[in-house]
Amino acid sequence: MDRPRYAAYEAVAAVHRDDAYANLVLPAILREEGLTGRDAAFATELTYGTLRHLGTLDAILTSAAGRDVQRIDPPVRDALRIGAYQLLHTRVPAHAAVSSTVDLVRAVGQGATGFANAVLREVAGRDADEWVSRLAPLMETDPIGHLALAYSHPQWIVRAFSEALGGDLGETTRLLIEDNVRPPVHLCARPGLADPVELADEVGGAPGAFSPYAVYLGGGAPGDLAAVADGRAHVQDEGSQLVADALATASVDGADGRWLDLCAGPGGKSGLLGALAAQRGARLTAVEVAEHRARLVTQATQGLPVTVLNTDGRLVGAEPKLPEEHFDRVLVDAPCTGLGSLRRRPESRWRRQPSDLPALTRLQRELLVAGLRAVRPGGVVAYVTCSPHTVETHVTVTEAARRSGMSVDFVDARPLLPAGMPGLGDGPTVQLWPHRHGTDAMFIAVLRRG
Ligand SMILES: C[S@@+](CC[C@H](N)C(=O)[O-])C[C@H]1O[C@@H](n2cnc3c(N)ncnc32)[C@H](O)[C@@H]1O
Repeated sequence: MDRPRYAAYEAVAAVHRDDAYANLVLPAILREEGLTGRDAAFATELTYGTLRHLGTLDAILTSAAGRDVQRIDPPVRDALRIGAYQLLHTRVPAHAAVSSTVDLVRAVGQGATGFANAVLREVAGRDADEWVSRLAPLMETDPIGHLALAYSHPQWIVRAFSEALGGDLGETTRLLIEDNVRPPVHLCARPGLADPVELADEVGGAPGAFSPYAVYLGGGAPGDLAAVADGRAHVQDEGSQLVADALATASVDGADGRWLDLCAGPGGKSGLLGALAAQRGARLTAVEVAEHRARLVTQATQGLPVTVLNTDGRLVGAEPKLPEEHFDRVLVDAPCTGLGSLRRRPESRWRRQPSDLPALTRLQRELLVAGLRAVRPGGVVAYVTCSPHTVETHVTVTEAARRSGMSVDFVDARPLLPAGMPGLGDGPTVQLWPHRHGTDAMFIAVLRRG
């Protein structure tokens, strides 16, 4: 059997059967199957592409099969999804996509080859645009439904994006398109430890457009890079670099030696803040509630002036190492739906549910209130999410500030980002976007305690 296609099948099946994460399970499968180079790239493209386009592929397969895709035997269903993806979104010739999928179905699903052949021939009868015009609601009467089907996102996520973009459906469309493209890997050249221009030369990449530390990697596995292995650089989306840097750039009067990261795992922003703290004679306390993630923070901050605490960030005031009114700068990079980094996690758009929001936003509020308690008067707190959902951004910030009972002022975050950066909105908060900035959709609000 065709090994790249089998590897993609194994990965997609593991995501659906075991709730696996594609980015974790696929590398192991590629190793097991001994796939490298072009074969590994093809298996990766099939896995990620199939998972991203799942909603649209399922609608098409339901129509082509004449029965709900959910009622098809799961192994056959996953094989058909990979076959339909090849037919509609790759240059694989139709006969090869059909015959290789039928082979796959023969191996994984008993006796369904005739069915698979017939369904895929039906799918191959139209291209992707023709299927969308046939199956999607009209843009004029149901824009959210249309965009959800055309660009393979759940409707509630399209609605949330559209709301965060002020109802601009053109921009919403550009964002949805961007979510379906594999993003480049960004490195952070740690300040004081690596120069981004030299690092770009070393790794065959290019310096980033906005972050003073960013390098865009051309290709290859970042884990194999010497600069990452020896702690001069780490993998980090450019938007994450920008928001951590914004916290370090905000002005504070007086003492500036005590920095706090209240939600630190796995340690990307702690790595950058720790390197900046080292340059400025400050020390970072990095808090993480999950033990294994706290260990990752320790690894990510080796050699930097960082103390890792494996505890609950809401214990400010109760935990002796987290006194109230003690810190000069505080980062609250709260757990969130992650809707701003869907392009990096192909399956997550289908896993997340609107019902996740109440528990998350409550935790976000509690952590932000804890962050406000931890900062000294005159110090700054940056509230950050990798979600643009307004319930996790504006609503959380406004509610937390109100419920904290403290005097809190918004600091305009725009001047804390690199000069000349376009599309930062009206302030004082900033929302970054994949389609505007090439970053994850990071949100930042900077608050100063009065
Ligand atoms: C968005 S992630 C942080 C990402 C991190 N700042 C980085 O740049 O690598 C949120 C983290 O908060 C942690 N977390 C969740 N609840 C927490 C709590 N009550 N106290 C401290 N950390 C918490 C999660 O385990 C998760 O690692």
